[in-house]
Amino acid sequence: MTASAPDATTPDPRTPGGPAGGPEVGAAPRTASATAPAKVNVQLAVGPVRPDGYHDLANVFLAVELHDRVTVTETAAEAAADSGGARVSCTGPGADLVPADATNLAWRAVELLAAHHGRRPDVAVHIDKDIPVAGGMAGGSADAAAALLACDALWGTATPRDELLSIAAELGSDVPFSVVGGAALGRGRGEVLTELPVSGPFHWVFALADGGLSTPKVYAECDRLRGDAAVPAPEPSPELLTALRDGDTTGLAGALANDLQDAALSLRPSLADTLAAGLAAGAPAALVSGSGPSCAFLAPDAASADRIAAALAESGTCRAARVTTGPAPGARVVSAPVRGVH
Ligand SMILES: C[C@](O)(CO)[C@H](O)COP(=O)(O)OP(=O)(O)OC[C@H]1O[C@@H](n2ccc(N)nc2=O)[C@H](O)[C@@H]1O
Ligand SMILES: Nc1ncnc2c1ncn2[C@@H]1O[C@H](COP(=O)(O)OP(=O)(O)OP(=O)(O)O)[C@@H](O)[C@H]1O
Repeated sequence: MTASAPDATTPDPRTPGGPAGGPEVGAAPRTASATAPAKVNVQLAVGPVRPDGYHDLANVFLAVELHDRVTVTETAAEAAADSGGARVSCTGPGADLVPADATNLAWRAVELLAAHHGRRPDVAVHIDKDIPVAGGMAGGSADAAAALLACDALWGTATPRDELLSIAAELGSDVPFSVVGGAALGRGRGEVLTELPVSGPFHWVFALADGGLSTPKVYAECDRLRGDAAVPAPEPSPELLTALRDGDTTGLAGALANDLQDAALSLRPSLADTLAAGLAAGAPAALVSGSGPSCAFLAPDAASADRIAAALAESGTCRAARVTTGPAPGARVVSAPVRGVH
């Protein structure tokens, strides 16, 4: 599927020698690509709502080996102005759900990094999507992280890591983790990261749902369900951190926790059937991934993960099931122009 197909006036960023539109007539447009991973929140402890509308978290992120790839290609300044600045195309599952305009998180990343360096955001952005859209797996955040790294490589701006991470935090609470990857504890609204020691691999099955869930609506439902009840300060579970460090699947299975799960189930009751189907298929633990609606199942090994995925796919309780592992590295540049060569 294509959200915004490249046309005669839009250079196809997947084709460096494609239609003219680059900064030098006759030269192939310069291009760079980066990938970034999906995440599962192995613990998501949600504190009370803050005055700014966010919630303080103890958010234990684990990156998994599902990736989006973002390619940025230099365009002529006039071409970017003609299209209102935003030049985003997307292919892959759910591409039709990804905005092709200036609200796309990858485009916002391009604009913020360009402004940070006092330059124009004269690039076209192409997203190869593999992370489920609006699935609670930080797909948009991954695209933003990959776009930051790809533009930094294309422009040769060598942005220091701390500056990249603070731009990432401006884009969204999950974006810094998409840059960092591995495993990390997110405090504050999730953007203040401490990297965590992690072994592995941990084997996961993700049950993907039709349609997304809106993150703000899930947080609001969590508040509604809590009513006036006192909410403790969110803290990471020592048992969970030990299990992550030791690569202990049984320990991790016993400690998985998501304070948004009841809210996601309240908004999408059918997810209870999905969770039950994975547990019945032998998964030692199941939880809603982040704000949902994807559901995550731990498996003891790769063969069990395949069996659980097959059972989920046959259960009729999800759109599809994907097998993967974590941890995975954070966003990284996978192709970049050789500096000084046009
Ligand atoms: C559910 C998670 O994916 C778990 O990692 C994140 O907390 C959400 O991160 P995100 O999608 O990057 O979210 P943001 O773009 O920063 O915020 C979107 C909306 O989610 C709610 N939000 C988000 C993070 C947070 N700590 N508290 C919140 O209440 C707010 O309504 C906010 O307006
Ligand atoms: N590059 C992008 N990819 C996907 N969605 C995007 C992107 N940019 C903006 N969006 C918007 O963000 C919404 C959430 O999509 P996304 O895939 O990031 O959800 P998510 O995985 O549930 O996020 P999170 O786990 O961080 O809460 C989409 O419905 C879409 O409208």
